[in-house]
Amino acid sequence: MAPHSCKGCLRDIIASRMSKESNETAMEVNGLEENGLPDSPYPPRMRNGVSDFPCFSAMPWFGMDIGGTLSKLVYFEPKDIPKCESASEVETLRNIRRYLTKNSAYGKTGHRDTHLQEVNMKLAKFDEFDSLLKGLQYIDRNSPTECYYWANPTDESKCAKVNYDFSSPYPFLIVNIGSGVSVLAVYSATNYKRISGTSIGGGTFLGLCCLLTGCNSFEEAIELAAEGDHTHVDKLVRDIYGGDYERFGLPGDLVASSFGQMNSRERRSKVSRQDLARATLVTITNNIGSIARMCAIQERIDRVVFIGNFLRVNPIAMKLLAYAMDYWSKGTMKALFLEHEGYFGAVGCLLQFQEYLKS
Ligand SMILES: Nc1ncnc2c1ncn2[C@@H]1O[C@H](COP(=O)(O)OP(=O)(O)OP(=O)(O)O)[C@@H](O)[C@H]1O
Ligand SMILES: CC(C)(CO)[C@@H](O)C(=O)NCCC(=O)O
Repeated sequence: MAPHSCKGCLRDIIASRMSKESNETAMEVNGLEENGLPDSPYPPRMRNGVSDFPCFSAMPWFGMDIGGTLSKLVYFEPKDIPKCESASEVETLRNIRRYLTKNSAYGKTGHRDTHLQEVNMKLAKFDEFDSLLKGLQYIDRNSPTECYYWANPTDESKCAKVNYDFSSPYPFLIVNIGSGVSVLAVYSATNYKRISGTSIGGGTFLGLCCLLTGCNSFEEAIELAAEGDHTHVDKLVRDIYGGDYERFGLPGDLVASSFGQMNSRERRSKVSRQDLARATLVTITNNIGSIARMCAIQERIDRVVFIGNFLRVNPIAMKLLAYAMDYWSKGTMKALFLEHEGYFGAVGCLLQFQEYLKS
């Protein structure tokens, strides 16, 4: 992902702050000790970009979003490294990978950053949702093909991703489907509020799928779901009414009760792992779609942007959300999606740090 090459701009700012640092005395701001670069993520014993720790070379700035399930990282990867610098760049990239693959961000304490502090990396922390929004707006501004919707989501032969011009975005709703789900209403670049959320999110999908099917990864869960049929598991309106419940506009193929067939021993014996995975995906996704729609009605907002890594490699969920938003709003609401669905928090974190350095 390379929306912007920062070679030159960010490094110059960093270099000038670092040289100022040696002339400044430590001071206290907002309870944090500062020495030119407050809460600097550079190791404290590193000066002018050179670390005096024997085992780790200088770390560059990078943005990291340590979530409930996944850690997301963005950093600047210059494409035009001169030969004389290439060895140190390669060492730096190797270092980043080494920190990340330690896979113990929670440590024994439960504090997400303890491990990173143990390796003498200093952290500048920013709010999760401020970062998410800043990253989203930045990527959307810089990548014209970022935002899209699904046309004809229920017809495989006509279904297609269509580019959406999101240059005048406000107001809009963000539905961030991570481990849990947060719903934010965004009124301007800086004015937003968290209006709702649910603990039944991507983590629930993965957890239930592992329990029900014995799968061991998100990719496996999605592959199973792609081959399954949820109508073997769910009870539909037609299973109860024999067809549509016309008076109240409930079509026969609507799910009346998620997993509602699974009280029958006979049906349980016939159901496959694939069916169970698909039903889990449909249950979680429909529930999120329903909450999103109610939030949109309450806030009188008609554009809903769905993001989060639950949507990664997951066209089934995206198409379901697209269809449900359109159908139940009678075409008045639009479900929108973004190409870099899970990375906005990490990008926003890096941007906020850059803003801080400039200020
Ligand atoms: N490789 C993967 N491994 C595990 N989960 C994955 C993977 N790819 C996608 N997912 C899905 O993405 C979800 C996590 O999404 P995301 O990274 O946006 O949230 P998070 O930041 O970890 O959680 P939260 O924001 O709630 O703290 C998982 O619960 C799972 O449904
Ligand atoms: C706790 C967070 C904000 C962490 O990203 C997220 O997982 C979430 O919004 N969970 C749902 C919490 C709730 O509203 O029930």
